[in-house]
Amino acid sequence: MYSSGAENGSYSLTFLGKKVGRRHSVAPAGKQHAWETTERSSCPEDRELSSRPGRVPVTAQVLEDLPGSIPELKDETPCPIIHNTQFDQYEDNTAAVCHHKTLWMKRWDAFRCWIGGNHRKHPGQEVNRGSLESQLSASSDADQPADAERSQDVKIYIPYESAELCITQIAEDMEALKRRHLEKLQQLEEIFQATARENQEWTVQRIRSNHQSKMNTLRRILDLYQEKVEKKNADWERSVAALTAQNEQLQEEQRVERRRSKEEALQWDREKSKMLELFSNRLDVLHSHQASTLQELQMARQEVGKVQEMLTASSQEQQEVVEEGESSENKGLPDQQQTLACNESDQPLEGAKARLEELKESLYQREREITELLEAEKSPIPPIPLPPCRVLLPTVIHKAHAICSAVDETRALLDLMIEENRVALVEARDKLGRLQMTEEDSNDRETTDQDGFDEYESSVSLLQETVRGYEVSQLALDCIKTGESPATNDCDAVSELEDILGRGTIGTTEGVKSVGQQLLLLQDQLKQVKDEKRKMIENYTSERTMRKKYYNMVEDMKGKIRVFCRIRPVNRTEVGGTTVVEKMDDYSVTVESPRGPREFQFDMVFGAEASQEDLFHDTNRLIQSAIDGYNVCIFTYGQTGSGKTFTMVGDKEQKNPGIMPRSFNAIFDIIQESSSKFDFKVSAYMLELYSDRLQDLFVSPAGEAQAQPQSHGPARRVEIKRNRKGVVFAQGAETKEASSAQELYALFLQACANRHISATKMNLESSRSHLIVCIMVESRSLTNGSVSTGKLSLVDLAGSERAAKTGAKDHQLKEATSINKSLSALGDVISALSAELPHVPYRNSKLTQVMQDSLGGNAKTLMIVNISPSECNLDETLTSLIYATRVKAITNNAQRNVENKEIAQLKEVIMKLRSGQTVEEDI
Ligand SMILES: Nc1ncnc2c1ncn2[C@@H]1O[C@H](COP(=O)(O)OP(=O)(O)OP(=O)(O)O)[C@@H](O)[C@H]1O
Repeated sequence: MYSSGAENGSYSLTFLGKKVGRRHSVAPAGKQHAWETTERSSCPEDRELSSRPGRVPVTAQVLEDLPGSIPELKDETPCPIIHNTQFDQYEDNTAAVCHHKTLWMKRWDAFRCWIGGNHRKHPGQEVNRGSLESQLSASSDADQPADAERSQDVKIYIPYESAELCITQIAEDMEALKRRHLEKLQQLEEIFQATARENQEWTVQRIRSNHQSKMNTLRRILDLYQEKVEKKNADWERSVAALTAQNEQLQEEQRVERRRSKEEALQWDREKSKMLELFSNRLDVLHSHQASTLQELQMARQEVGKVQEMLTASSQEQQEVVEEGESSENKGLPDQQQTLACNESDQPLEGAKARLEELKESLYQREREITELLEAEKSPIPPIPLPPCRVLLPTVIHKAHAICSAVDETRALLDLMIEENRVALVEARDKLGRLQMTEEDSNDRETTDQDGFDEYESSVSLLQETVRGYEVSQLALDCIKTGESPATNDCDAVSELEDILGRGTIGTTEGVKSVGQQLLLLQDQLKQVKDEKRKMIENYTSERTMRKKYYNMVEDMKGKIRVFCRIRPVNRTEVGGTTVVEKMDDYSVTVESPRGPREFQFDMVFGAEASQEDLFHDTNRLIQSAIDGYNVCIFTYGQTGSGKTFTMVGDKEQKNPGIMPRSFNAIFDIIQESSSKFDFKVSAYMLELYSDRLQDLFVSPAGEAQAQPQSHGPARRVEIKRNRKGVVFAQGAETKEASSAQELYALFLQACANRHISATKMNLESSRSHLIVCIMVESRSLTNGSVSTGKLSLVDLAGSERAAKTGAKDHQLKEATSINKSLSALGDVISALSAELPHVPYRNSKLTQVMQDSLGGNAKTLMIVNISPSECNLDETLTSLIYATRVKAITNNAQRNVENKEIAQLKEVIMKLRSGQTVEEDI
């Protein structure tokens, strides 16, 4: 503020470091000390006053230089200049003094006003000269407008002592002010420091509480996660325990079943070997009988030779006797001698007859033996036990299903866990990031609260561990999902996680890890179980196939009718509908009926994908039998539109020929192969059973109509007859010979052209009649001359139909009624035969008469039951399958129609001899 200092024997007055005046220490002679302003006033009055001793001009500049922070002056504070100036010494100039006093009073007021008003400025701030002066002038103007023009340049001359006093006073005031300012400053500093301290504490407090609440939230979240993880762990442990228990149970069952299957397989092997032994024994017996029969035949041949010799000898003797008789007649010998000679010649003939009787007896004996043998063949064969796999398979499949569903559930749970863990991991990472960012902000604000920092550190480390825990869980869960073991040390993160796992710091991780390991174990076990199941199924299938093969052999030997089942593909009208038929394997088919699935067993089951070749492949064997001299019948059965004609005949364009055309080829292929040993003759007749009337298909209806009026007789009737051996034949039907497959096929086409076919709702080319194609193959052995006659009957039955479904009306309805009637008669026959009833109603229908030798007769019969896979035909399918199952129970007595050359000739000789005919020598 103000200071004074000695300067070359003079004192200078400075205000706030600015030199404002100087006082000479040694007053000039005759002059009092006076303050001189450093700035000289340009006003002449000023100069005048200042030149006067004891006076110092107090200019606006001086006042202006006063500090702005001068404390407010009280109203009663007297003007120091007036107070300190001894105006008495200016008695000579009273008016001027008064004027000055008044002026000073005004100025003091103005000064006081200025001090209390806008002049309170921050130290160092420049004083607004204009404002001071304007105020000074304003105050003077108010009271004395006359002085207005001089107010700008008012110069006050005060006595030096007064000025000194004034200045001293001012200096003291200033000092006091300075002190007060300093005190205030100190106070302010203290307040500031206290406030800053308080503020800091408050901020720290707030940050701490903020952190605390965040920490609490985090802890709560962590607790929640912990709880969740524990719950999950418990769930996992429970499911793992359940799976382990299930697995153990399964393994136990598997062990038991494996043991049982082994035992049963052994038993089955034993049965099989027994069966094979039985077969081979029977074969041996058959061979030995064959050999002995041949021997017998040889002997018989020799005997016949002897008889012939005897006959020749006797006839020669007779001849001689006759000749002798004639000569003796001529010579006149007596009658007695002639009679004697005749009696003698009769003796060898008697011997020959006796020998013939003997031979006959021995042949009958052989016949009886062979019949007994055949009877023995028919004797019941011990039942074949079901293979063990058959019993096991449903259990295994059930268990496998249970495991698969458990695995699916576990997978879903695992996916859920992975997702939840991933979300939790992301959240924990976010939280950690946010916490770290908050801490960085706090660091920027330079808060140095140790407790808060410690808490922050602990929460960060806790969060980091949680994040790690989640990362490990994620890794473990991923490993579980992919089914791979966790790759250790493949990267730093994994090794770190492995460290954590190893230290066992995170219970959750350990739990997850153990669950993962157990799951991996379970997966392995499941794989093993699946492999074993697959192997068991394979074993079962092969066992079943073998069993079926042997079973079929046995059934064949028994003469059982073979039944194949063929499922046709869905047709255009059925596309999009439900299919209820499923081929389980080569021998069984299941139908989903409203009362649950029903399984049917057949000798062979062909699915929709089976080709005509596949079907014929298994049928081919019967063609060979027909050529060997057996009576063979192949017929198709099923509802309308189920594919009977497709199976028997094939499609219209013959791109997929059926059994009939293939059989024609096969017959001639076999004939070709055996042409060096046999001489064959193939002939055929083809009939249609239409509206219970048998029609010869080689005669066209037009031709028949033409022939009838010319012959004037009744229409040629075809009738079913049976020969002595029970083989059915059509009397009155034209039989045509064929020397090649093409010729036979041409005959077949000719017959088909005469068939009744029309379109129904169910089938565009529905057979309205039953087609019967009979091919007779006569083979004569070139080596021994034996003759066998085989008959191959190929029957394409018309399909059973419901008028409502087929939309049959009028004529078609009559056809349908007739078809259904004949089929129902066939059903009755099948039922009677399968139930082994004493009476079989063959005569109820022409169809059953035609098929008499095929069902319960002496034929080798194959029935193909055709079914539709669709739900809309479910009833018909079930009916067909039930009938087919019944047919399987029917036993035929297949016999070969062969006549041995010698026996036939012997019989002929006997017949001739009996009838008294002469027997030719070349027999
Ligand atoms: N296995 C199959 N593969 C392809 N198409 C088939 C099969 N089975 C039948 N079809 C077709 O189904 C339709 C009806 O067959 P098909 O004429 O053989 O029946 P159907 O049982 O003889 O009938 P209907 O008793 O009325 O004569 C035909 O168009 C036939 O081509």
